[in-house]
Amino acid sequence: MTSGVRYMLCNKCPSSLSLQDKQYVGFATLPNQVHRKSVKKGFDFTLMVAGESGLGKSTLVNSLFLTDLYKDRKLLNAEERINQTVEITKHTVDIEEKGVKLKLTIVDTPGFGDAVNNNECWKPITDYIDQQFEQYFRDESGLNRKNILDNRVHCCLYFIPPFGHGLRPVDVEFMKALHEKVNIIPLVAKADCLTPNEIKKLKDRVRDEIERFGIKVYQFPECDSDEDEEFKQMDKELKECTPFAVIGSNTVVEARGQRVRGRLYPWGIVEVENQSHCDFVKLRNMLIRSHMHDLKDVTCDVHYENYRAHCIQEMTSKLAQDNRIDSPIPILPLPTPDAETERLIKMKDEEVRIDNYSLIYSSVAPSYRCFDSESLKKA
Ligand SMILES: Nc1nc2c(ncn2[C@@H]2O[C@H](COP(=O)(O)OP(=O)(O)OP(=O)(O)O)[C@@H](O)[C@H]2O)c(=O)[nH]1
Repeated sequence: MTSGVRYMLCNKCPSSLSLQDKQYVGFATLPNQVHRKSVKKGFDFTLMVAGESGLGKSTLVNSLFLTDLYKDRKLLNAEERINQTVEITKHTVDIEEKGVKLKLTIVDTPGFGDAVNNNECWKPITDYIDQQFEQYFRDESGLNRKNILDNRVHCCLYFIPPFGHGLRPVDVEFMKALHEKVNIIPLVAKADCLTPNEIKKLKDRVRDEIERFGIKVYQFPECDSDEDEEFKQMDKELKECTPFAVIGSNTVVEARGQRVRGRLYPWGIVEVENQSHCDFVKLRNMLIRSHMHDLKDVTCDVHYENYRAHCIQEMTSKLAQDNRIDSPIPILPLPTPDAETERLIKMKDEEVRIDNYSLIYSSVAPSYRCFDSESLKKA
């Protein structure tokens, strides 16, 4: 069998294979196969931006992805804003770079923090994140688990105003309400309004307050010990630089004989991509080049898993309260599967154990059944 595979791979007669060829089974090509498959499938990423109006959210997103995602945006006047509640809007673009396709979804939260009374203004945002988890949970429990549309929010860029002395109560409350549900990356907005010294002070203060209030912002994963020195240095700088101080601009200006994205002031030019002016490049590299996959992994393995466990636990305790243990609870009315699907899904039936209860998903029924330990033995 192995020599047959070798023969096919090398397109040579087995007897004419060199020693090196003979020791080559072929699983070294597995990464290439995964690479080809994922490039063909394309990638998706959902980014949420939050922070009060006018902090430069849309400008920064356009600068990050070099696209105009907010063409149809309607700016409200003060009177309209008084009555505005927090809305959730979605913009999706398909971008392609060197044959790699990315479906980028930006979730904006206009109206957040703009009202006279901002009590619980983060509620529509937390509800939105939960709804995406709920939809995913349902799709995952359905028959067609292969082509699930993943709308879960992978990252939230939270804009902190540059004008205050650290976090405001609304910033603390917002981050605390969301930190168990999404990867929060705090940003100091419009950093060109501050001197380098002021930026440093504000960053120190924000970092202290994040720790003091027990806010869990996105943690960069630890660097592997076998990584090269350059990578380790980059990783260290990234960790020290949070919250990122950013500047956005939709215009291209001329600076030092070059056309650059920047902001032209009577006293000089602020360059968005100049690392001595702001942390824009670090943020973009982190978000797109180095940590996009980790942000998706943390969303799936931590935030979604928490949601899923919480849901199952709630269902179990509700059943225990209602004394309905041992009775089937259909959560998803699904069509009767055909013979082949039935055979496949039978192999995948899952059991989840919580305390003394076992929750068994029967995809054939299809329903969840909940048993206490005793009835499970009988079942
Ligand atoms: N000084 C400075 N101004 C900026 C920066 N980014 C954006 N602006 C300006 O700030 C104003 C508001 O920017 P937007 O990007 O529309 O702000 P927003 O947060 O998307 O506003 P809403 O859509 O109302 O939530 C515009 O006049 C921008 O040109 C920045 O980094 N520095």
